[in-house]
Amino acid sequence: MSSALDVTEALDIEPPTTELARRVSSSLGLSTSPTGTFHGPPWTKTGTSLTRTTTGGASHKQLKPFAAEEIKILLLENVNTTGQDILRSQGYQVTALKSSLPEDELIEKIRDVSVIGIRSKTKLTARVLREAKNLIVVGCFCIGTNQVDTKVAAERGIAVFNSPFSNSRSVAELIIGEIISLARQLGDRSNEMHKGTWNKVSNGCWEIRGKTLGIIGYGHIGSQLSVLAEAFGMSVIFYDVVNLMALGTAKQKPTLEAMLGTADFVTCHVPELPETKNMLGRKELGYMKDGSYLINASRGSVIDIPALIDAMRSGKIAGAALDVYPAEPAGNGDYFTNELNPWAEDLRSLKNIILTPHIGGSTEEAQSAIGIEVSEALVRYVNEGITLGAVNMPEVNLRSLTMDEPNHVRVIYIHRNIPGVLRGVNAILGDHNVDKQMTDSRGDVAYLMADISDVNVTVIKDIYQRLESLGGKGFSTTLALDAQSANEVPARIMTRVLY
Ligand SMILES: NC(=O)C1=CN([C@@H]2O[C@H](COP(=O)(O)OP(=O)(O)OC[C@H]3O[C@@H](n4cnc5c(N)ncnc54)[C@H](O)[C@@H]3O)[C@@H](O)[C@H]2O)C=CC1
Ligand SMILES: O=C(O)CCC(=O)C(=O)O
Repeated sequence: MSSALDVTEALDIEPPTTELARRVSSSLGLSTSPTGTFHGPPWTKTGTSLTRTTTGGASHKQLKPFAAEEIKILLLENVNTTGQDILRSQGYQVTALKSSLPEDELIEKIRDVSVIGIRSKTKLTARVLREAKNLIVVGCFCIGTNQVDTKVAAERGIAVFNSPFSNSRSVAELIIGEIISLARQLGDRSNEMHKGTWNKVSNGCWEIRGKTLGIIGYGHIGSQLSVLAEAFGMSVIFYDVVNLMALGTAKQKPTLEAMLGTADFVTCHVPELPETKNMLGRKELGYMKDGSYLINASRGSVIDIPALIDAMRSGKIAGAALDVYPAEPAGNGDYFTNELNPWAEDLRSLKNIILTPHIGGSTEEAQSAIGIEVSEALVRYVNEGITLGAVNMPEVNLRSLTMDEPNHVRVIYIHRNIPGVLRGVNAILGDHNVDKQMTDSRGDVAYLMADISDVNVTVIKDIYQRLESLGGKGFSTTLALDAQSANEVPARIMTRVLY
């Protein structure tokens, strides 16, 4: 791992002029499309540091810009040790807790940290984010990012990363297991045996071969499930707001209503959005076939649960499996009662209902992969400002600064996407040798990254102060994350706008 000391040494040496002729902009050719799917970076883990591999296979020792131990990270909800190890190996101060935190406690803890890692339960609301004065980045160690106010985060210059598909297969496999379990009433039979009762029945128990599976939301999970279900001899139909290529012999239905009326099993795989709130309510449950089954492993807000309870009591719905709920306990050992959701006891009393504690993505494989993917994204962002894969920022990337180019500085300037800002920034940077620069915007937020050569400590301080002074023009800059390393030798300047 290169250290602040490496940087100090590097910057203290006045290199010969020839060394100042740096290699310039050579884009890595990675996707910078805000909508592009991020398929993983060309990184290798060597010892304790992440090293970018060049196309020729050689690697450059990366210039690590600051005293890493000053970066405080809070990980909640039992983030996998793969992720914790990567962050610790960078020298960051990592605190890892097993559960999520209530809002007031979260606010106390978040004030102090530069990075927070969460899963699906921790709510990073606008109120929490406004108190997070030092926070620069959020890592969601899961797929969903609905628990974070990503817009407010972007407005505050806080990047948000997730793992878009590392647990998709685990969810799809769980759903297959649930389809068979519901069709055979496995949960009830097993509970009876646990209580000592032998109850050998075939009435209302079915094979899944030849039955129709209706998938709402044909994204990463829905399409993976489609392939698995066909392998079991099921027919697959799906409903999605986007026109999508159907895999195998699956067929897209034009409306939710048309899909619900045809399916024997209906399963939800949509994100939590205003449009998906209660998208299966009394009316929609009424469209479903008599004696059909309903599964939800997406978000608890998607199904109107009191309506489902009534539909199951009436026999309209023959069985259900729920993995997610409008309110979920903060940690293991907490109770799932009416205090949390007013209908919890009614739900628990139903026959042929499988209730699981949000474990769709909870496999060793998924959690390990997520730990690595999100932690590496956090390291890239903290160390180099790279936003590839961010869900709320433009995706910006320049090749790493290396030890071959020690007297460089990387400037990162996050600002409101309004006319005139770049003119101000470039007037400052224009006095220097800008080796490479990239800017992009996403909605209201714009992101500039520039590598400047031939700098020394005085020049760096001057650039930083001048950038800070732009705040007077309506976009106040804050947070010189790396401007003061232990030796007052910054190698990266980071400023960001506060709305
Ligand atoms: N239970 C668990 O542990 C897990 C739950 N999830 C949840 O599952 C959700 C889906 O995950 P992915 O398949 O990876 O997401 P995805 O983004 O790949 O796919 C979602 C699909 O839903 C579609 N969609 C959006 N709004 C819709 C609407 N109103 N009607 C119909 N279709 C709509 C989209 O067009 C997209 O094709 C996640 O957002 C997350 O909330 C994800 C992983 C684990
Ligand atoms: O495993 C978790 O904590 C959350 C899984 C999930 O719901 C997601 O990935 O969106």
